[in-house]
Amino acid sequence: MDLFIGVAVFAVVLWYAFLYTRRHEAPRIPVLPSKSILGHMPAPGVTIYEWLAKASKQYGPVFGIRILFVNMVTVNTAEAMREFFEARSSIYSGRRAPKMAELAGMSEGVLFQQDPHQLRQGRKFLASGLQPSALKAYQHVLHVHVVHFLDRVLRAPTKILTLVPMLPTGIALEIAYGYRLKDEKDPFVQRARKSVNRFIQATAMSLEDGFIVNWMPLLSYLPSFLPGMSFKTTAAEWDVWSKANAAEGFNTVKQDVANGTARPSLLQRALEDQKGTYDEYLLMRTATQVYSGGSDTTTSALKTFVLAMTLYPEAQAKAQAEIDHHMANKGAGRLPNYASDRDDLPYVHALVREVMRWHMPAPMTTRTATEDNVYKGYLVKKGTTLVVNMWSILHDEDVFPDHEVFRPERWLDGTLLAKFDADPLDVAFGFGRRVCPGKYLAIDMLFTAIVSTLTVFDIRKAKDTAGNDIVPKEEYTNRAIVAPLPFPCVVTARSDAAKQLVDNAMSAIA
Ligand code: HEM
Repeated sequence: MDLFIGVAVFAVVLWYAFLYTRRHEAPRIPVLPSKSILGHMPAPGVTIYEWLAKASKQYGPVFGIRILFVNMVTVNTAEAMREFFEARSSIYSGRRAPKMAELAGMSEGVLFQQDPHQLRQGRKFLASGLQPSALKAYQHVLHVHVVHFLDRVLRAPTKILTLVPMLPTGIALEIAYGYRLKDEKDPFVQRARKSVNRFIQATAMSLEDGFIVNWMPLLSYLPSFLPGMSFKTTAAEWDVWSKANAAEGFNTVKQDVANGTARPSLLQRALEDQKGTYDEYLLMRTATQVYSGGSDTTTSALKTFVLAMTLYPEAQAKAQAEIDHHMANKGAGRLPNYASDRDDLPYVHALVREVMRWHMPAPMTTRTATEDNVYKGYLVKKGTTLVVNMWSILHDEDVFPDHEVFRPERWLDGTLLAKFDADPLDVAFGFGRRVCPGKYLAIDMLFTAIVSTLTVFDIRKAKDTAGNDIVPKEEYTNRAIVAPLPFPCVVTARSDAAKQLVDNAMSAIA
């Protein structure tokens, strides 16, 4: 009896302590009301980042939403992002894997790393090879892959969109592993593509093509034999496969280092020049994120470039006139690139910046709060998920009244950049401690691929059977990494001299 009274008194004290704490806690960031069980899950065909951008005009830069049973805080302006992710980076630099990605073993490496020490190590490993000064060592790798890309397009111009992914995947594999791909059927490339596709599926958050367990994580505790639990078998199979895939690439480089035959790469440097600095398992998993992080994002931006050139021929003509003038003076007989020509090609630079603004590859990212924090009088509890909507910055109608139009000129005189203080070439890569580690590689790769493509090819609208232009629709996939859906266009070499330029470059690298 005494025990019963003791337990009851203890429970009452605990309950009052809880109520007292709650009463004295700051209020939470208000969640927009919703009567639907799905909460603010966007309807099929509606993108959440566009919806949030519109809602932020009414509810302010920071507000809460609910999707099924999960509440999240959304952040929609550059100012608020700086305040959360730069000024308070020690609190808001966590990132949790969607449940399916966690079950499939994809939370290892850097992207969804929970352990601060491992995260620091992984980011240090990537930065050691991907910061601007280190990238100089890979200029030749970029050149070789871009020349191969141009050559492939020359041979099969109608396939330009399907040829694009090989370019960033090939560069990523060579930089991470020192592996030079052979052709489209190369088994290493096939495995890298499979790995990226699975990653995209596992992290998809839309009801159309995502896994429901990402929104209802408790499902993962139910037994596998119940109906609807097939995701568990899939996750287990993907987990085994992705470990084996990561190990195969890693062990090959390790063996090559031991034999003294390893080609220069991030892994070779870590295992040879910086031997003993990093945990080997972390290296193994992080190396795969060079291609899972770099392939589809850069592919998306390059496809957006092709779409923009198809829809906006006047922008293409201006860029080509600038390139022709510059190369006639300074670079006859060679292809332009980022390191040597960027400063002399302001219009092309503005065009690359506008590609990243018009349809950024990753319109949103997520973070989690790693401790309780009060933001503008509101309590953000430890573990809260924050949705970082970079799209709303680069499509803010107050800054870009014609935000849907592709117009490189807006960046030319620097006034907008100075006034706006949110460069697409920064914003599109995130904020603070978790900013994209491949940002400088991606910008170099994009500039070099775009300027070379414009040097060699014209991209035009296709014609229908009656000879009329087919105007492609600006339709995009609706996933964490967006990309244009296939569209018609015609690609032709600009001249025999342009073809010769590619042939000469191919002979020089053979
Ligand atoms: C146009 C190309 C690219 C875009 C638009 C892009 C965009 C992003 C964004 C928005 C993030 C999240 C940042 C944040 O949370 O603040 C990110 C993270 C990441 N990116 Fe990129 N990225 C690109 C290319 C690359 C490349 C080439 C690599 C290769 C190394 C890469 C590797 C990664 C990795 C490993 C992360 C996770 C970092 C972390 O969680 O700490 N990305 N990227």
